[in-house]
Amino acid sequence: MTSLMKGKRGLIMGIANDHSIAWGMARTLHAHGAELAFTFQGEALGKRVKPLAEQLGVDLVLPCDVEDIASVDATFAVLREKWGKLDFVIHAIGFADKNELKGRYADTSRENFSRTMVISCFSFTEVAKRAAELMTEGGSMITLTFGASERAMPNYNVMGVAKAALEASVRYLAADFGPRGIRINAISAGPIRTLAGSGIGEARAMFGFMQKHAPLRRGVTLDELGGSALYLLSDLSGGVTGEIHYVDSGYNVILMPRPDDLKA
Ligand SMILES: NC(=O)c1ccc[n+]([C@@H]2O[C@H](COP(=O)([O-])OP(=O)(O)OC[C@H]3O[C@@H](n4cnc5c(N)ncnc54)[C@H](O)[C@@H]3O)[C@@H](O)[C@H]2O)c1
Ligand SMILES: Cc1c(CN(C)C(=O)CCc2cnc3c(c2)CCC(=O)N3)oc2ccccc12
Repeated sequence: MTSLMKGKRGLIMGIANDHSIAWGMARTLHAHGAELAFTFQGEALGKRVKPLAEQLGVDLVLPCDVEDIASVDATFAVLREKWGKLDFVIHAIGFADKNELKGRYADTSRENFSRTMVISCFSFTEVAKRAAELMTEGGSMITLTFGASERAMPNYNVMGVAKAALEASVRYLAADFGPRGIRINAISAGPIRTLAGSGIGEARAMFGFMQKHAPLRRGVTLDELGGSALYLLSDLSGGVTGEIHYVDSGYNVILMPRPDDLKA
């Protein structure tokens, strides 16, 4: 592996278990020499995340629920005290009430809409603002989005609207922080069987469909998402900011599958 990330310190938010997209990214960044800090949501997940942190020799493992801004502030206070400087952030956090991830988007409740937007979109703005204060020598931040931000997908519903807002916020944050050499991008990942990615009724059938008809005819892997994160968080992407980078086996570039494939 390279020493592409040697001397770089980064915060990774959103590891739940060893299927998490953020975990795939953590593994890759560690392999290329990065020094990492993790946050976890709640003690139950903490029990899963701490052994993973040990696996990579990560000893900064902090509780952070983005609905509680005090825990976000506490996280950055620890990073300021322990590290003083931060080079990158991964925000891999998204949530909506699963009872509204089925049926009509039109039936979304005002309460779940607001809560989904705060957790899945605005929390990245709040994290980026605090992280930028520690990025005294520039830096790079990424968040995770999904193609259903641009095209309606059954059941994804309010999460699609939140991801559309998240992608717009990536462009505004890029404009805000660009003058300070801080880059902000998003990775739009193809469907992957994680805790948040599974357990949704028809999602399993959708995963199968997208993977069967994507140009690469397969799903993406945690290591592929890790590789794209390494590119966006390292100096290799020094000229890239405000971008949505698709890592989805190419699915976003097709309008419909080949009809004869449909019979297959
Ligand atoms: N799995 C997919 O198909 C897929 C595809 C594209 C994008 N994404 C996005 O990738 C990101 C990571 O999801 P994943 O698929 O790795 O699933 P995951 O369940 O492993 O990760 C989701 C994480 O969000 C965290 N989270 C939720 N609410 C939170 C809160 N209030 N405070 C702090 N953390 C909170 C959870 O603790 C969990 O660690 C999410 O933004 C998701 O929308 C997932
Ligand atoms: C793909 C796909 C995903 C994976 N993906 C891209 C995601 O972004 C995960 C979104 C998500 C947000 N909140 C929750 C859950 C998933 C399930 C558990 C829960 O309680 N809340 O989610 C879907 C929801 C409906 C349809 C397809 C999908």
